[in-house]
Amino acid sequence: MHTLSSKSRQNAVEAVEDGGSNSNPIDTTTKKMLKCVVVGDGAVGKTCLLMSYANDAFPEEYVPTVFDHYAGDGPKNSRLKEEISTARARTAGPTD
Ligand SMILES: Nc1nc2c(ncn2[C@@H]2O[C@H](COP(=O)(O)OP(=O)(O)OP(=O)(O)O)[C@@H](O)[C@H]2O)c(=O)[nH]1
Repeated sequence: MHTLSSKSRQNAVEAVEDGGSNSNPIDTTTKKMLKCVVVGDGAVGKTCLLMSYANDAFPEEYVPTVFDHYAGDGPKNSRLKEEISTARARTAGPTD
């Protein structure tokens, strides 16, 4: 269940009280950590998917992964109201 911080609640209350003219009722200063584990067969593109997402870069060379950990702020054009920090972990595929 999503819960609001006290600052978010205060902003939401102020937005209601002033008739909704407050254009930013949700606290955008709070970062949340979202952890994702990507699972799939070897060489299907898991690393490339995460590298593209985290670094805006696409690795052409295939290097079988033992373990990787990527962190980033997510897509720049995210439509989420709150900033979300993401950390993604991968473990070895069947080739290891
Ligand atoms: N054409 C094309 N090639 C891709 C795509 N995604 C990945 N590849 C290529 O596929 C190969 C394997 O990609 P990886 O992302 O390393 O695969 P992986 O699933 O992480 O593989 P493991 O580390 O073995 O688990 C690389 O040579 C990539 O360049 C894609 O969307 N299109």
